[in-house]
Amino acid sequence: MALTSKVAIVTGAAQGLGRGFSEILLQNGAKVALLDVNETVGKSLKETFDNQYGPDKSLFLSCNVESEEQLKAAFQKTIQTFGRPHIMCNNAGIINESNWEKAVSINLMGVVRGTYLALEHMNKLTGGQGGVVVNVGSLAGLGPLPCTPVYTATKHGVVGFTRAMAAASDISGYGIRFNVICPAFVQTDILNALYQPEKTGQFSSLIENTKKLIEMYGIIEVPDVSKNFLQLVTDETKNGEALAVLQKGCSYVTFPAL
Ligand SMILES: NC(=O)C1=CN([C@@H]2O[C@H](COP(=O)(O)OP(=O)(O)OC[C@H]3O[C@@H](n4cnc5c(N)ncnc54)[C@H](O)[C@@H]3O)[C@@H](O)[C@H]2O)C=CC1
Ligand SMILES: CCC(=O)/C=C/C=C\C[C@@H](O)/C=C/C=C/C=C\[C@@H](O)CCCC(=O)O
Repeated sequence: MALTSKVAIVTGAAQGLGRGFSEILLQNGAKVALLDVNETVGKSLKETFDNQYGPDKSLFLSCNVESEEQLKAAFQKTIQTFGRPHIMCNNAGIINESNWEKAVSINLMGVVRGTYLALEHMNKLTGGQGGVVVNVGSLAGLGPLPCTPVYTATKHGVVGFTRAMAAASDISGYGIRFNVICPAFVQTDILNALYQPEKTGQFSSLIENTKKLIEMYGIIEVPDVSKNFLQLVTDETKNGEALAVLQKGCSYVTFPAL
């Protein structure tokens, strides 16, 4: 799939992985709606992107993925400005084992909200032009991160949800591919939460185990994840794939055939 003039929507785009995903889409010629709750950082990123890629290539939209209304409005504004989307990346995510309902609402329900809106606007059966949805899981969507059981659960949920959507799309003919990217530890702000007792809550005592895991897997940089994200977007043969991204390289995950 060539990205020139394709329209993309990225949630949690203001910084970290979302910023990296947005930038690689822009570098490959797509137009990108940058959605985030952090207006200050989001607006400043839009200025940076304006200077690098031109003012008509991106759009910052203040949007909390916990709000169906705000997500709907963001889709409408994107369509008014750039046209119907071809690419949706549900990336916004947090770690909060104390306020775990919020983590579920953002990490899992936010992905479901964003995916269903993408389906509404991209489904070839209802006048859309098809395309691809890439959801952001984690290695914690494939195995446990003991200091964050709810974060782990949400990411397992994202992996299962994405694979089921891919199968539904195949069976029904939506013309949309659904893939999930599962990075190990990446150098972004979310890692700070692992060291903050108010974020890890009753599991803060597991800090030494977390440090061992980080030492074992290492910490990868955003561009290493972005280039693999781009593969899931552009490779038309990939649907229902979970791509694990580790320091030693990336691999498509094989699930047991039961
Ligand atoms: N950094 C890492 O080690 C890994 C991160 N991930 C996942 O990558 C995704 C992005 O996280 P990072 O860039 O690492 O963290 P980050 O904390 O740097 O970025 C998260 C972004 O999401 C935004 N956000 C938070 N809540 C939101 C909401 N309700 N609505 C809209 N935007 C919201 C934040 O403002 C921020 O811009 C998350 O889903 C995370 O779980 C997955 C595996 C590893
Ligand atoms: C923000 C923190 C975050 O999301 C990062 C999590 C990183 C690691 C969590 C770790 O505890 C989970 C490990 C799970 C492993 C599960 C299966 C692996 O065997 C898949 C490896 C795939 C491969 O080697 O290609």
